[in-house]
Amino acid sequence: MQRLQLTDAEQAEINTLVDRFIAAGHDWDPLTAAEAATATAQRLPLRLREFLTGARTAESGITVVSGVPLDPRLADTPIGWEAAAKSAAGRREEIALLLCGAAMGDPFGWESQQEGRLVHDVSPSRGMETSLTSASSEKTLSLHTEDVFHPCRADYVALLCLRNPDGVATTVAGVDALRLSPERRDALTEPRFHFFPDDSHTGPITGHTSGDDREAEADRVLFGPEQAPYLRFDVDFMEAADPGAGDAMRAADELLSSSPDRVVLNPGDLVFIDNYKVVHGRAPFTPRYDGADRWLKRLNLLRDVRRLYARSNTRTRLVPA
Ligand SMILES: O=C(O)CCC(=O)C(=O)O
Ligand SMILES: [Fe+2]
Repeated sequence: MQRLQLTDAEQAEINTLVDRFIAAGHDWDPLTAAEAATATAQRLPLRLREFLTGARTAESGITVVSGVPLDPRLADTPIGWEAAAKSAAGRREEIALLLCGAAMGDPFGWESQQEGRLVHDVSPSRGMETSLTSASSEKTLSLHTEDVFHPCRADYVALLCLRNPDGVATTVAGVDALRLSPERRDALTEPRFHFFPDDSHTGPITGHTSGDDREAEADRVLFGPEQAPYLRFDVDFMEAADPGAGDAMRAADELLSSSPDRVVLNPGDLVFIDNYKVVHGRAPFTPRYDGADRWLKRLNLLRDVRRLYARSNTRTRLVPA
């Protein structure tokens, strides 16, 4: 893990950029907001930019920046993302995340997720306590690649912690946990798996008529450089195409989930999870629904947004539904 603690002076610089971004009145259209953020991100503290560029080049699996400034008058934690969207709670922190995120990658979102918002809210939601989405609480959120089903899935999932009163851990496990027999490893490197949209996606999604669509093309779990492979995995939203692949998938699941690392995010911590190198999840907790609940802002980043432009045949920052 790589970590950087921002100094008071650096926090002040970021606050000034956030103030200016707000004063400039950028509208919240995802394309213009993302492009404006990338321009402004060039003025972030040099030490932060160097740190993020270094983490990106080294392909650091987990990268944490601590001390991202939060509004001392932060709103109560909204109960679920819809409430957050309605009230614009944590808007200042959204901008801080957008600016720092834009120094690491190109921000983008999904038409099918949180109504096409560029920055998402992650907070416990009533009725979702045991769901397989980030709005859950009482049930362990199993280790997953974010948006495992899609070729435009994020290179980085960035999470900025606004509150975490009970120190609930984000769990992470890397491809190095997969100490498998050659047969099982081979199975994971062959296109013998189907991946599906998770329950946070609503409505029809490109190439998928529903979350239960079993027609998706078979693909690999492990891919890329042989010595440092990439990984895509989400046991809840994938299926093996044959018994041998099923055996390898279960073995991989056991190894990944047996002893994941625990990253406890404190307010002002911003973690960049390399979505090609590590899977992430969350320990269970008891929701409060009293305004003091755990609350994260989430941003998806591509290393190059042209992957999305080329696939959707349009300059958009939202993966089309
Ligand atoms: O709540 C967390 O720590 C992680 C949730 C998650 O998987 C996500 O927001 O993508
Ligand atoms: Fe996630």
